Amino acid sequence: MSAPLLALNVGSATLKFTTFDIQGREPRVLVRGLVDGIGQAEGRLAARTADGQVLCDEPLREVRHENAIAQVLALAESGRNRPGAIVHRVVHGGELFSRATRVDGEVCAQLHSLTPLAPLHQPAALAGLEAARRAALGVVQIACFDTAFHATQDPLATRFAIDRRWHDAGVRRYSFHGLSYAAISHQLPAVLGEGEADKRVVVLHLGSGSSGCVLHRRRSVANSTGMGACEGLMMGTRPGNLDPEVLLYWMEHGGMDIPAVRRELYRNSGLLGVSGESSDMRVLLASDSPQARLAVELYCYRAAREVAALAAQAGGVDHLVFTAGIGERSATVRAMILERLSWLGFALDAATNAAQAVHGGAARLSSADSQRGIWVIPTDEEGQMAREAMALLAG
Ligand SMILES: Nc1ncnc2c1ncn2[C@@H]1O[C@H](COP(=O)(O)OP(=O)(O)O)[C@@H](O)[C@H]1O
Ligand SMILES: CC(=O)OP(=O)(O)O
Ligand SMILES: [Mg+2]
Repeated sequence: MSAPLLALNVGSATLKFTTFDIQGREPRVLVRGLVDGIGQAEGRLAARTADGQVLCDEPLREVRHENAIAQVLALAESGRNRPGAIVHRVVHGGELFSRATRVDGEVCAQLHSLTPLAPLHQPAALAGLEAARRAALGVVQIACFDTAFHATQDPLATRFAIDRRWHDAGVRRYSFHGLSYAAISHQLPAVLGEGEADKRVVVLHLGSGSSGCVLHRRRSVANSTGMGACEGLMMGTRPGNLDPEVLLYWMEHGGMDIPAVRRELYRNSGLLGVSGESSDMRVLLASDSPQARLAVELYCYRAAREVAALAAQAGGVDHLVFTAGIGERSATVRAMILERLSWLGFALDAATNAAQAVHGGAARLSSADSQRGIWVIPTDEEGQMAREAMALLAG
């Protein structure tokens, strides 16, 4: 058997990894693993084979991206399925990369130059890339980009209303979570049916980073994130839409310099900032403090607002899909968002919504009399990365 492919997905709060057998037409999962709780005091490393055998499941303390990557690479090196190629999720491809790319020294340098645009993600992804290159683990290193799927957007969706010379210099909306939206787009015909899959579908990717995207004919029409992954929905530690006057206020009256503002935007805001308790939705849902409740309510209020904005950008909406950590697992958050969307013709089946949280998997959540479809579809960023890498390797 030729050596498998390892997919490394560095998120803001998690490091997900999957090894695939890539000899067939479609990638086949061999092992899936997760480092959870990055940036928190208590984390966990777990991996199991496709048939459910537990390879490891252990607590980790004070997990940071760097030690998570080292652990995962050590695990990959020691196993029977030592990878022959590694595909890395890189959040920002800027204007340089709009498809999966083989990584060499020059590509690495170009990716480093995009770090200011994705300060929470790019350094960790590049650390993973460089550690893998150093360890010569996986002969071939491939980068896949969150921004690539959004290359089909109308120029209007990519524009900020600022002096055009900035736009010409690359100050524009790029949009993120593209590997997740591509993975959902891939699954739409099987879940919604061929005809419905091509209609206007708003997808809410609700994870530690959160965004919304409207698809039409399974391509990206518009997305809530902008130049960095900070615009749009409220997130674990990021505010989403924020009046730029707030940044000026922080600098003028809060004594903050640029690194301090960046930290406030990317690490101290969102669920964490509002609750003062945690960036982890599970913790907030279990808490009975008024601040935690407010953080969850604000998160849902802002998500509902974004669904309406995305619908307007596509001239309407036919289906709503929930995905990612919170979207797939929290029936409470889905119900709270949908309470605010009944005027758009969305009616939830409460019992199916609650049951799905137990069973997992793709499911229809709308009631029989709902004018529009409501769905949950598990995302598969690593599967999408594997498909893109296989296409590249096949030339
Ligand atoms: N059962 C659950 N209920 C509510 N939220 C959950 C649940 N499981 C995971 N989450 C939340 O999902 C988020 C992580 O989402 P995920 O998409 O995995 O993250 P990342 O952005 O790091 O890729 C965290 O806020 C976590 O609390
Ligand atoms: C782009 C982004 O926010 O990614 P994640 O949700 O994995 O943090
Ligand atoms: Mg993610």
